Amino acid sequence: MAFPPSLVSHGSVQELAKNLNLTVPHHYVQEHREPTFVPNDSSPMQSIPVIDMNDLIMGGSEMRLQMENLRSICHEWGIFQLVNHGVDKSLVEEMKKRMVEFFKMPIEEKLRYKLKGGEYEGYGQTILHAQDQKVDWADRFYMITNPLHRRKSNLLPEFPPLLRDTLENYLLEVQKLGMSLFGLIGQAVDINKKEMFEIFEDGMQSVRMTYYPPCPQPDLVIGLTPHSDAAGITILLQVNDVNGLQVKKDGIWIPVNFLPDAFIVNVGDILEILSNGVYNSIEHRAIVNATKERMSLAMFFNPKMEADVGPSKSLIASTRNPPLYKTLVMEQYLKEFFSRKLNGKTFLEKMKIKDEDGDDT
Ligand SMILES: O=C(O)CCC(=O)C(=O)O
Ligand SMILES: [Fe+2]
Repeated sequence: MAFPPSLVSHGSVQELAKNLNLTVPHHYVQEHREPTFVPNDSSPMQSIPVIDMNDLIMGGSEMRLQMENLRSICHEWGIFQLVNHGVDKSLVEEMKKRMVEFFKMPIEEKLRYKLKGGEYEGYGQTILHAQDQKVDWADRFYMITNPLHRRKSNLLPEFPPLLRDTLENYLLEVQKLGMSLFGLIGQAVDINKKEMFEIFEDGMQSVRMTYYPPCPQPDLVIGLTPHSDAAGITILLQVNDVNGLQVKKDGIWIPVNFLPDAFIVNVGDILEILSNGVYNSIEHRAIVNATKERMSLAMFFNPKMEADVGPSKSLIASTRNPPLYKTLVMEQYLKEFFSRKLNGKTFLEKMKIKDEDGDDT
């Protein structure tokens, strides 16, 4: 896939952060970081909703209630913690262990997978679109994992064998979970199951492994710039027990306290578009810790490259529900997404259909 050239980044933050007397270099310093919500007696801390997968799949008379709950959570929050998700605990633990080992490898080993200018798959930092762009306090590894022929031969196939095999197993298991969730999340908003499967079955999937080193001045930097995911859904695993994810709810940044053994599921832009705006792709960011490193593994589920990204045909069939978003082929959608700097929900705004006065319809 041809992408506009991007500038090569500054190097590894993990290596930089090994210097204990470090003053944070200016290109990491965020001048306008929005504050995290501080609870008080009149406004206590909210926490993101929890969904139990067993409740969702049990069917029966409770099903309608569960669907209503799922719909309102995806609408109000666009994010939830998923417990009893069915992915084998020992596989998840193994995955965490192998990922920790990956980031502990010497830098020379990791640089075998280095992200090159003009590409967006591989190991590196924030992709730069301008010389003066601020850089996140994190090293990342992003790659497409599905369809299989889109895998880059120098990435996953060249991983240390234990990491490669574990990741392959993990992807297969989480893929099953992802497809069940698509069926349910679609059903909850009346998109028929067949349509969901046609779009997402064997769709484009990718992963991002992120390493957030400790930072001596954590409030000056950001681990991950505010954004919504350009995905259908994301299934996120926190690899070590250090929190840092925050979500923007009603204009306020609130921290997420991961429950043990839970996945975080978030609604991405493509599901917001597909649901014609009923679901909300949640804006989120990650902050970093003064003394502890943090790691996360995100798996993104997208439509097939040749599928349309647009409001669901079963939803807009009714004249009472005109499309609020444009339709683009997935391949083009991704190209446009990656050619831009990550910046909140600005890309989704571009997909909105405006009326003639330029206002949102
Ligand atoms: O590290 C996290 O908790 C969030 C990761 C994330 O949002 C992403 O990779 O898109
Ligand atoms: Fe994200």
